[in-house]
Parts: sequence; structure tokens; C-alpha cells
Amino acid sequence: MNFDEAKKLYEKHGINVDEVLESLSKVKISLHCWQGDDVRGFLNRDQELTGGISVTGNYPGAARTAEELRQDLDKALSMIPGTHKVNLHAIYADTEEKVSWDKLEPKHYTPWVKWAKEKGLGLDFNPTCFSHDLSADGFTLSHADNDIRKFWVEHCKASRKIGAYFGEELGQPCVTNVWIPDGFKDIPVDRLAPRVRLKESLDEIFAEELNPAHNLDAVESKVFGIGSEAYVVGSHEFYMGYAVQKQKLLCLDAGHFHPTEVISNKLSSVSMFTPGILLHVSRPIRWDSDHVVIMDDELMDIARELERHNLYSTTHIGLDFFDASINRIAAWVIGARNTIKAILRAKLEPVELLKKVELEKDYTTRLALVEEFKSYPFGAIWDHYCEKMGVPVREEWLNQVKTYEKDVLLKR
Ligand SMILES: C[C@H](O)[C@H](O)[C@@H](O)C(=O)CO
Ligand SMILES: [Mn+2]
Repeated sequence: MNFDEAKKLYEKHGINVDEVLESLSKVKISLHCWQGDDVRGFLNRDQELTGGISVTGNYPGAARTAEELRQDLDKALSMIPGTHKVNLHAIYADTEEKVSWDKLEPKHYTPWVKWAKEKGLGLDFNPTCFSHDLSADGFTLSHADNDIRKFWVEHCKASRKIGAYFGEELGQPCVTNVWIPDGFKDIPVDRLAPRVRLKESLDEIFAEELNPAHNLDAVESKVFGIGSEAYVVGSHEFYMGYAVQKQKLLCLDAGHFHPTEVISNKLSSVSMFTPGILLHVSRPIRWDSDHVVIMDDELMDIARELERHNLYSTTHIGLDFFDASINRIAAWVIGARNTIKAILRAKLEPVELLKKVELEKDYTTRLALVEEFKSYPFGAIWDHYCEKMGVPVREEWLNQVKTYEKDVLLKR
């Protein structure tokens, strides 16, 4: 079916396809830089990845420098429709200076800002509270040793300043997201004290008011990590409470809950009590495995929640996965295109009609329409959108990735 025929089918249900595509082009996805080099970064490249997260695979061609990483991001972004953001971790500083992480400054990231300006991109940021000698025992912001805790507090304070610098320079807010690995492998006796220390640390970190037009703070929970199976200090309840009390953004990572628990079902509630949400769109398989995002039911449900409750202005959509067993650029492209495509599909559903029949208790029509719309020809609309936005249509992008792999990645 071609675009015009598909468009007519949607229009029969009052869906204005041109308006849908216009609104889709405004949705920004934050592309996580760490997919490009297996979460190594540039500050401490000999340090192994810690913090209870893990990258498997040894596909050739990982970026070794900030310049290579930007080159790879450019390539990926050229195959993703729209204008987006890039999400940096503190370890991706682009500097020759040997700098302690608690002393990081905006100047250590100026090449990233210059590049983002040239490309019209936004930047997001994260303090890196792992892969460091001072996090070796698994604790950072909740550490019982005050000097170590202080080091991480200073690192997070520095990170917010860097975020605010990004936001000011680029004219769009930077979301600075705090995630820490702190937790116990085995059952703790005192579950409270580390949480009290974490709250104290966060209060210190957020004490300075920053302009929300430049920097927005987010906090990210987790149910368990490798080595923190029994107890994670920053649990969902902890950060949900903190975000509501302090009016911070709550980061919901799709892989950070019990295996049958979904973040899509949390968006409506969280949106009522926090000023915003940061999404880490990811794909857990049996655990927080950080697989590349595919077009599965949960991705569709996340997109539907954003669309049905119009949460776009307060929800920041980031990706979070790291797969080193496939071409890393393809991983970005597959995950980002799927996320945008899922939002398009959600926008092409007759939401008002569905809400109306639900209110009327016509659950037969609700089920019938939801199911029929699953096979409506969204693919023709997607292809048209890609063409209009000047990016490869369908799997054409894969040839470009293969050529780039041969010409660039395999020569590294
Ligand atoms: C590298 C990121 O900070 C990390 O993935 C974090 O967001 C997370 O999800 C940890 O499991
Ligand atoms: Mn995450």
C-alpha cells in the first residue's frame, strides 16, 4: 500500500496524518553515547567497567577517542529521522588534562558543545559513579566513609554545573541524571542508614538552585545489579519519594524493575506527582541486560502512554542499552528508529474514539479497534516520513552501516 492509500485509511478515523508527522518531527530522542564504546569513556580507559553493569561482545570498531565517537554518532544520526540529543556520561570528557572527577568543569567538554552547536543537537549529562577506585567497594553517595561520600557529592555537583553549561550554550535544557550502583550482595542488617546518607548527599548536591531552562535534575532507581542482588540503596520507593518531595525528574529505566513489572504502567501516576520523567528506554531479557530496543509490546505501550496523555512536554526520552556483539552504530539506529516508529504508531491510533467507547463501557469496540489498528499500514507512513526527513527508507540504512564498517570501523 502506498502513502496516499494508507493516509486515506487513517483519515477515515479522523487522524490527520500530516499533523501527526509534524508533531513526530518535534519529538527528541537522547542518544546515549556509551553504546559507541561499551561504556569505557576517555577519563580512565584502563579501568574496567564496574557498578554492577556489564557489556558483552567484542564486535570490532568501538570508538577509541571522542573524535571517533562523534564521527560514529554523526553516522548514526544521519540515519535517524528528526533532530535529537546526545547523552554524555562524565567519563566522556574530551580533554588532555588529567583531572580528578570531583574537579571536572565545563571546559573539559567544550569540543562536545562545539559539535552539538554545529549539528543543532541538545546534550544531556550523567555523573559517572562507577569504574573508579573510590567506587571499588560498591558504594558512592551512600558511602559510610565521609571522605569518599564527599568525593562523589562533589563529582555530582560538578556534573550539574556541566549540565547547566550545556543547557545555556545550546538553548535547551540538559537533563542531568544521577544513577549510583550502591548496594549489598547479601542481605543487609541496616537498610536505613545507607538511604539516610544517600538522601543527605542528594540534598547537598541539589542545594544550589540552577536555572531549569539550563539544567533539569533526574534520579534513577534500580531493583538490583551484579553484586547488589540483595539490596540497592537507591530503590524505586526511595527515588519516587525523593522526586515527589523535592520535585525532581524521576528516571524510569525499563530494565530496572522486576521482570514482569513494566514502566509503561507507571508513567500516568508518576506524571501526576513529579515535574517530569526521564525515560531510559531499554530492553531487559531476564535481567537488566540492556539489549537493543525492539518493537515489542512494552515499547508500544510506552509510546501509547506518551501519546494518550500527551506527556511529551515533560517527558525526556533517552535510550539506555549497550550491546557489543553487533555493529554499535546499527544498535543506535535500530533502537532509535524503533522508538520513533513506536511513537508514530501510537499517534496513528484513534485515541479520542477509544477513550469515548471506554467511557461508554463499550469494551467490545475498544478491543476490536485496538486489535485492528495493530495491522493498519503504519509502515507506508513511516517510509514516507523517512523519505521526507532525508534519511534512508526501510533497511536501506544497513548498506550504509556496512560501508561505514568496511571503510572506517574495521580500520581502527
Ligand atoms: C551507563 C548508565 O548510566 C547506566 O546504564 C544507568 O543509567 C543504568 O541504567 C544502570 O543500570
Ligand atoms: Mn538507565
